[in-house]
Amino acid sequence: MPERPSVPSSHTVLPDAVERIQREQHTLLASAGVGIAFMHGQEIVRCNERFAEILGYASARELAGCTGTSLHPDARSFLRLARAARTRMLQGLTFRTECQLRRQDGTLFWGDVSGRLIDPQAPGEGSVWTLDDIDAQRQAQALLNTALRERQLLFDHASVGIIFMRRGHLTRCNGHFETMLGYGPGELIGTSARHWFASAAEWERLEQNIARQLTVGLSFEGEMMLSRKDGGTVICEVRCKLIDAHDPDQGTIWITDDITERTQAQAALAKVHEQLEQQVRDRTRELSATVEDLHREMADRKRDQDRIYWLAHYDPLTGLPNRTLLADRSTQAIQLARDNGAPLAAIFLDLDHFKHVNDSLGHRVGDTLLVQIAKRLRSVVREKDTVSRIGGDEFVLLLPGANAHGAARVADKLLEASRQPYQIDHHELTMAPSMGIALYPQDGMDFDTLTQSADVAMYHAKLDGRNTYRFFTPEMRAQSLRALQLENALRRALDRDELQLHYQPQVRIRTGRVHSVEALLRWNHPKLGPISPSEFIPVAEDTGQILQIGEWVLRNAVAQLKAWRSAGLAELKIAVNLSAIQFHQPQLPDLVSQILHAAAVPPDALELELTEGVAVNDPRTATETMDQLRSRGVRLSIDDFGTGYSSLSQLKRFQIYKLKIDQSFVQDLDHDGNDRAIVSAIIRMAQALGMQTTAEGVETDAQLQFLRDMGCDEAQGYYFSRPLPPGEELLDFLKGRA
Ligand SMILES: Nc1nc2c(ncn2[C@@H]2O[C@@H]3COP(=O)(O)O[C@H]4[C@@H](O)[C@H](n5cnc6c(=O)[nH]c(N)nc65)O[C@@H]4COP(=O)(O)O[C@H]3[C@H]2O)c(=O)[nH]1
Repeated sequence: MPERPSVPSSHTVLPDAVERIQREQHTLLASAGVGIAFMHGQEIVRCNERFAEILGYASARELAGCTGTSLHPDARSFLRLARAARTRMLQGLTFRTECQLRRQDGTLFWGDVSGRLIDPQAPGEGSVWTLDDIDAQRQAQALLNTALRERQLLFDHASVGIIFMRRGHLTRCNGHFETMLGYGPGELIGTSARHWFASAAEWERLEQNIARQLTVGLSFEGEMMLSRKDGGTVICEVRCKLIDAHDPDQGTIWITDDITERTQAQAALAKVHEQLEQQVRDRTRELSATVEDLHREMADRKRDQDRIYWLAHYDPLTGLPNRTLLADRSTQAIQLARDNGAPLAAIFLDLDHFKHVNDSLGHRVGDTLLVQIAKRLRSVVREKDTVSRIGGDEFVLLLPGANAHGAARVADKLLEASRQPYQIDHHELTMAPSMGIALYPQDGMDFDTLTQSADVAMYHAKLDGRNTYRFFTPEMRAQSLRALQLENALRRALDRDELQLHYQPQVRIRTGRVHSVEALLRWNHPKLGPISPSEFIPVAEDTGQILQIGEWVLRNAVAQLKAWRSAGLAELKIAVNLSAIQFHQPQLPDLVSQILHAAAVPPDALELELTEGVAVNDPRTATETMDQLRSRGVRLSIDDFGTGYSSLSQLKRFQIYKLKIDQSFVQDLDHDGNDRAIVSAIIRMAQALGMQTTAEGVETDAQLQFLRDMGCDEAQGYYFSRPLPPGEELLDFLKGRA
């Protein structure tokens, strides 16, 4: 409880009034929210409890008698305050200050101190002081000030523009924002946001957008284009927020960040990036184009190489392997056969009279025929066999694993297949092969020897009548050498005058008279001696020399006939053998006419002897040639009839004048009933068709007798005369039987 104040002794007052004043004073001191002290000089006379409480004393009584100095941090601060207070208080004014004071425990605090003299006229009466503890207030103020200072610093030095807006107008902004838009300090205050927007449309769009965000309590964030005072533009990243979410009237705060450079840098970066990407795309495109070109080039090169390889290894016409590839495959096959002890066969196949097709029907038909033949050959053999074309009409078949038996089977199949005619345009053609078979290792240990052996065997198949096959034998090689020898010798035979014609009379059986002679070629080589036409004519046919030789024969035979006719044998006729190759020469009819005309010999004095096979391959062309010859008056006969292939219809169609019965049927007439039957049948058939018959190789009287009995028209043979050179002996014979 506070002590009752004592009554000043110098005044005289009524006791009741004094008491009431004392009570009021007591109540005032006790209820005052501030500390109150009465001082006399520098000493506290009395104070209220609040005063003691503020200064950290247990009761007001403890402070009575304390000096003012003890309440201050030090004597100097007390004296300073006392001096300042005295001056003011002596003027009758209240001294008021805020100063630091010391509590009883020594701690300092801020106090709000006011002092006033009780009677300025009598300073000795003392003074009244009020004290309030404002320490917390001071600290709060200090914190507030710091915060305000910091905020101002932030505001002033922020690297972003800060704007306060209210009702669409700028109320405050920092220097950064002003600098950003190029305005001076304070210039923007009060301006509308529209003022610093680049376009009205932009502002309206954003204003609505911002308003929408803010009304739902969200902040707005976005980019906008602001307009500078100098007309330039600034791209800003803007964040906008209500200052008080509950009171929109408080306005908004905007934080604006100039991102022009960043945006431009980003745009530049994007552009560079795009350019880079474009370059990469272009480069990629170029690269892929280059890669494509490369691939194309590689493919072209590969195709070219394949083509070159193909051309080097295949026959362009038939697509069959050529000689080079055959050689490769043969070498491999031989190696394999050697390693495995397996058999291996090669067939050399040559088409009989293929040249005639080319000569008479043209190369296009010839080529088409070759293609079809190639296909047929391929269809006959197995997959692993090689069918190659090594020359115009020459094929070699390589048959790995085939022994003699297997090779013969293949050859038989090829012969069988060749019987089926080929249809090319309106031509129906048959093309027979002659084949030679050589076996590894006995007929050749390498490709060259093996194919040569097969070639030699093929040659023999041709000699043996064609359209057949032969196995190679060592003797054949010797004969081939002979053929080669003959071929070379034959080239010079005409020039060296080694050829000569002999003539054999053809005697009418019924009368014994000679109506015609057959010209037979003779070759007497100075070293090789006399060589049979049966041997050298096939060689001449193979090499094509027959054309030159044949023409020589025709000219000489016709010239000789002219000589005989002039010498008195006016009705004599002459028969000349014609090779099939000659017959297929388109110019043959003209050549014959020209020779006859040159010798002034009538055409019907000439008889051309053809073999049966001449019309087999190409009956149409043969018919045309025959028609032409006959229309010029020349007679045609079929030589060696019965050994080849003729059809009755052809004989009729060709209007053959004479059939010459082959001497092989005549030879054994005496003891071979079959031959007799054949010969009589030929004679009867010829008679039926209105053709003459001449029997060849008649050597005996019995043969002649049989032929006479059968009604044969003519006979030719040693029985009457050997073929003789055109000399005295022959002339005498002819004249004797004219
Ligand atoms: N054993 C025997 N033989 C007889 C008898 N009478 C004649 N000969 C022979 O029989 C052959 C008949 O001639 P070819 O059948 O036309 O057969 C001819 C003919 O196809 C061909 N040839 C002959 N000369 C020519 C020619 O100038 N051109 C053509 N393309 N071939 C000819 O050569 C073949 C053979 O002629 P050559 O050796 O002269 O043989 C001749 C002849 O000498 C006989 O009583 N007994």
